Amino acid sequence: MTSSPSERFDVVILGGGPAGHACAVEASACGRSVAVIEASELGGTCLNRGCIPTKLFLGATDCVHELAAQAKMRVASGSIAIDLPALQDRKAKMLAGNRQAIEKDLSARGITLLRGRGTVVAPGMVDVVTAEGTVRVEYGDLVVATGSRPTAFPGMTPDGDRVLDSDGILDLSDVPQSMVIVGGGVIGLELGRFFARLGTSITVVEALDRLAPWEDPEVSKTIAQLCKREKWTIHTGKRVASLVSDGGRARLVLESGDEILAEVALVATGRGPVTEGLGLENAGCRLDRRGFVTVDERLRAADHVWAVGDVNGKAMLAHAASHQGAYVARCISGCDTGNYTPGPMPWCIYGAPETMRVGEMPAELEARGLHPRVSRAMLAANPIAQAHASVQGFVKIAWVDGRVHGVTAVGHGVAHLITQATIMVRDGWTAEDARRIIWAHPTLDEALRHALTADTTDA
Ligand SMILES: Cc1cc2nc3c(=O)[nH]c(=O)nc-3n(C[C@H](O)[C@H](O)[C@H](O)COP(=O)(O)OP(=O)(O)OC[C@H]3O[C@@H](n4cnc5c(N)ncnc54)[C@H](O)[C@@H]3O)c2cc1C
Ligand SMILES: NC(=O)c1ccc[n+]([C@@H]2O[C@H](COP(=O)([O-])OP(=O)(O)OC[C@H]3O[C@@H](n4cnc5c(N)ncnc54)[C@H](O)[C@@H]3O)[C@@H](O)[C@H]2O)c1
Repeated sequence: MTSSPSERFDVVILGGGPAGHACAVEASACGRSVAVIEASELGGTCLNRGCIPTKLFLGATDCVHELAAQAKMRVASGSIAIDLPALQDRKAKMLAGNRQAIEKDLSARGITLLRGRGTVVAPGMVDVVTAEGTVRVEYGDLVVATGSRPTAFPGMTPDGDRVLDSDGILDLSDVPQSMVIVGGGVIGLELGRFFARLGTSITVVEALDRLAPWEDPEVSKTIAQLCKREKWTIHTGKRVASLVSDGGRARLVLESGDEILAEVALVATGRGPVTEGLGLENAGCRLDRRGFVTVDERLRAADHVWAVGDVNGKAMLAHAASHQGAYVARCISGCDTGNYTPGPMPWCIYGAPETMRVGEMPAELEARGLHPRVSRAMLAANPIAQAHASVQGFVKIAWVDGRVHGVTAVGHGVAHLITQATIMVRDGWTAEDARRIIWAHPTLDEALRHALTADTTDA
């Protein structure tokens, strides 16, 4: 039962994360009336439980890693104490400030914010359950931007006690002595690095045969070498039979029967879409077998319904979400009539070592029947990597017919190279292109130049 007459907007957006926010800003700039419905907190996963708190945690503890690296060179000694409760306070204040900034931005642009859970009740109509009652809104176009949440396999469901997902781990105020992480993917690695810097002993169980299994195999190998150097215990190719809280500890049993006990467990085995109970079937949308909203080449889910960001499962990254949100706003406004062609997608893993990747690496190029060649530059020869006493790692380029098709790197600070690499892949640079520009010296960027101008070999 709605408590007030319905209001109509050209564009109604379900979800105020990066996808919804970017869509709202662009649609309003194109002159549309826009409402954003947010059930929880503005900024979505990215601001509240994802990109921003994890990078705050890593940034605040970089000094621990840097000191350890310099201590190995015998030029520094001592220790750094990280105050986790103080860091949690800083996180809370920083996130609140960012949420406020988003709210002010929406208001300054004349975008209506409805706080509550939205459900599609019929084509063109959404009910929003707010603290004051249910409000009905009508839409010209609906944009579904409800994002994702952690997923877990049966037998290892986070219970909020000793077995946690990334949401729970990010709120810890006590440093655990030990942590077992299920999933050696991006969340497992980034959060493992943070807690390792606080002194937590880390064990990772990864089902596939290497850490970060979607990365170039040489990158995975370097990640594993560096984690082992930091005393991580790594089990790859191992499957978990059960993981439960038991007597104040997390008890993990592998299918082999081996048992791992830790103070806390982090389940980081991937994320799934938030689509349940949205009434999307009432708008004519279809879901795939994993629950992601099916979209066409223009990110349309049904007539006058679009799905952007994590919820369509195309690329579960904040920059992909906001890029899709802005594109759909332009489609709705008639400013973009082409298919969605995002170009090469940049990927990074943060902490130490960082990784970056854009375009296609040899395995993908070979799978397409192409004959890639590769070139490399080792960070050991780079003066910035040397200065930071972090020389492990490399930049690797995949070439087809003399043009750059993919770039990856692992090592100190390499995520900073991602935008240059994205432009190189998008524009299909040749080695000559690299010679034509002046590269500042000394920079990490020079590792990219050395890789671009190095001799190529078979992949
Ligand atoms: C630990 C972690 C670290 C990450 N680090 C990075 C990173 O470094 N770089 C990167 O690119 N990506 C990172 N990501 C991924 C990134 O957070 C997501 O890709 C991004 O947030 C997706 O944006 P979105 O707008 O699609 O969805 P979300 O950010 O999930 O936002 C969806 C919003 O919809 C709201 N909502 C859901 N249902 C309803 C409803 N019925 N009514 C109203 N509102 C609703 C939710 O409350 C939420 O606010 C990270 C994720 C995690 C978990
Ligand atoms: N830096 C970033 O851009 C960033 C950071 C964090 C999260 N994210 C986004 O969040 C998404 C989710 O991150 P994630 O780390 O949860 O997923 P992921 O897909 O990155 O990694 C999950 C890992 O868990 C492994 N796994 C799956 N089931 C398992 C099982 N039963 N036992 C052991 N291992 C198992 C997988 O093989 C994989 O290596 C990412 O795909 C990414 O899109 C991005």
